[in-house]
Amino acid sequence: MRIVKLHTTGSTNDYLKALAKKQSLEEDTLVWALEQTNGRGQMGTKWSTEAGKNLTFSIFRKVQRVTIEEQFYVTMAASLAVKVVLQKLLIKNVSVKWPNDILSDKEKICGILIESVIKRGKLDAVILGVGLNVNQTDFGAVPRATSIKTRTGIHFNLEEILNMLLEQFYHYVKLLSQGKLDEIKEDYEANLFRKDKPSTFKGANGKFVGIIKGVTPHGKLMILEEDDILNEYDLKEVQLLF
Ligand SMILES: O=C(O)CCCC[C@@H]1SC[C@@H]2NC(=O)N[C@@H]21
Repeated sequence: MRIVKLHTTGSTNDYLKALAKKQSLEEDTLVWALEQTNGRGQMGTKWSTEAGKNLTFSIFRKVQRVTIEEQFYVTMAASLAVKVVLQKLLIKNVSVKWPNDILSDKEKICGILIESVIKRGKLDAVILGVGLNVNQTDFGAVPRATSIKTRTGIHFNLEEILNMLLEQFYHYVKLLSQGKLDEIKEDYEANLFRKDKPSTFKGANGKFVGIIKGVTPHGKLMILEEDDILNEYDLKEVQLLF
């Protein structure tokens, strides 16, 4: 893997996108920045963290078996890799809040932003952006945020955590390339935040109560609602309320 370490950039996802346009990236390429000035989250949100304290990096990876519709498997693989690392660090009650937030108890410790690189109508590569809160302990007005240091009291070397993440990521990516998609989905579903528990959601027509039953291969959330109807929602259509 080629690793590019930067002091500052706008967004590591954007940096990789621009790099992939300029040159053909055949090898996995990771861009890690100590500071992002324009970090992005899902659905157009901002991702800002204290410079030098947390991990903010993106991986460009060519995909072979995964189609555009199945891109969600890469997200699931990455979420599971983060979850395993956090558990190895003895962080309790780690779960994955659909689609790609990693929580410790009810607080967010990591966010993932996956973007696709399409060539001739096919998914050619993915850019997987990871923002993992490592040593930051003050999140100001950001609600429900936490970090590894907040949870463990220990200051960690960022590179050490990055290496642990990469090891796990490659474990899950190997499962993907072996076509073990069901295994990944089952593992992801087993770790879903509030699975099988009555929860409140915000949908297009207001609040409703339902029970998360799992996800579809395309990444929709399956919610069991009144009258035993199982509905599928994408990220634009539903929000899980705490
Ligand atoms: O929770 C989210 O909405 C996703 C956050 C993803 C943040 C990471 S930090 C590295 C990469 N570069 C970005 O601009 N975003 C992702």
